[in-house]
Amino acid sequence: MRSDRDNPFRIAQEQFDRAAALLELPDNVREVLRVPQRELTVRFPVMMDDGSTRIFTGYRVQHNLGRGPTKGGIRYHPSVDIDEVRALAMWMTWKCALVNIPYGGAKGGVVCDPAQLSSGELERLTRRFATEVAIVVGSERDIPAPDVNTNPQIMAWFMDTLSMQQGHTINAVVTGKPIEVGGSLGRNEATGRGVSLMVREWARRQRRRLEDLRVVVQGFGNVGGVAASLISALGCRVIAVGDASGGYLCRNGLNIAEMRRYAAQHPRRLLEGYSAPGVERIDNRALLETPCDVLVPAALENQITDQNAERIRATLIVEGANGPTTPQADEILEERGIVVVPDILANAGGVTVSYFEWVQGLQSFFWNEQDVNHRLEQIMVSAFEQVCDLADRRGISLRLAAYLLAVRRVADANLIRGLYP
Ligand SMILES: NC(=O)C1=CN([C@@H]2O[C@H](COP(=O)(O)OP(=O)(O)OC[C@H]3O[C@@H](n4cnc5c(N)ncnc54)[C@H](OP(=O)(O)O)[C@@H]3O)[C@@H](O)[C@H]2O)C=CC1
Ligand SMILES: O=C(O)CCC(=O)C(=O)O
Repeated sequence: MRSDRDNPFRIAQEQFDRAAALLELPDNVREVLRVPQRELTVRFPVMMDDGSTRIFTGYRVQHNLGRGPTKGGIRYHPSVDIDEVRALAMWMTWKCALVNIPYGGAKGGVVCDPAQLSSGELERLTRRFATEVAIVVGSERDIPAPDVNTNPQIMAWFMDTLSMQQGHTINAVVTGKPIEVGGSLGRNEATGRGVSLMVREWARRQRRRLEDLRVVVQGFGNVGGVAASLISALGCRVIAVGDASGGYLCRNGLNIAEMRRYAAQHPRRLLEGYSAPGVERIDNRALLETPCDVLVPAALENQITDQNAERIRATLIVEGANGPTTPQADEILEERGIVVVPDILANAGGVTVSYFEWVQGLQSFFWNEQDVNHRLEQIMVSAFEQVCDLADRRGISLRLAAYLLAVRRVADANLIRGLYP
């Protein structure tokens, strides 16, 4: 059971309340935006390999539909609960508004541990969950995508299930699909690419040489693994990375390409067992507290809290994960002069290329990877500039500046549509 302090939904509401107060939003607007518009909880049976049946619980939450169809990933994890999904859906609303793509925010999740499921069980679970949420999902209504422990194969099963029910292929119903079934080039790398662009742009503004930056990355999955690799390709020294198996530190710089190959060849893509000359094993706590220039939390929520914020020794934090920093930690980091590029900006590359995938699917006209990456870069750099300029002008944190821009856009869209009669 989560306490109120680490409840992601309470945290998301607290972050919203701060922005709403500064924007002087009317009470009725605040009341609408601080809670999700729609929530669906589903309980569904799945046939296990041994012939038994297990009942799983899943959620799909649509936070706000004001700016368009809703968009957001699906998470498979034992700790998924309704408040986590509500928070993730709310963050999606602000994220889409900040990078100005025409979506509201949504998120989904199933309470399960995919590591304990066979591929057949995972497929049956996905197909049944897709059927249960089909009443709210659709290419013009709500478009899912991958999140923690879900991947292109799971998106393909999801799309195939909804297509079977309609009797024809509807590939724009979900993004993050394999290229063979309407996926976009560049989507798999997009979130990590966006994170790496934040590091590059911050260094440019601060007149720091990329070669001088030591970087630590927590999480080595779709976001953390790709971010570590692209940050390393920028010329930075990635000195520590970690996943659920713990951390791996080498002050001279890790060989990220080799570590990615190792993880890909091991069950569940774990780094467990990786060793190389000069590489030390550390725990997750030590990983986050490793002295560095840039820290990229890219795993789960609530990693930087009032319990460890005093001990973080980074100059810049780039939030690859959603919600890795609590509001109490934010205050401590701000007092200590540590800059945080907030999740709704830093990890917006994924949903941005999901938007490109959706557009390509609807038009049945596919772009080359260079076009995808170029458009992604334009959007991410422009959003970063807008947030930094506002933060500088008002003397506020990047998170608050990002919220002011995003919440204003969402409130305006809802007001213009006349949603508050
Ligand atoms: N995928 C996407 O496009 C986007 C994802 N995000 C956010 O990024 C974060 C990561 O997502 P994603 O990379 O897709 O998920 P993945 O499932 O691909 O990877 C998650 C990573 O986090 C690690 N991890 C899990 N628990 C811990 C822990 N307690 N300590 C250290 N590492 C841990 C996992 O390790 P192990 O493999 O060992 O379990 C894995 O390396 C989430 O917050 C997600 O919401 C945000 C925007 C888009
Ligand atoms: O690609 C998407 O549509 C959503 C990605 C996501 O879940 C996120 O940005 O947190």
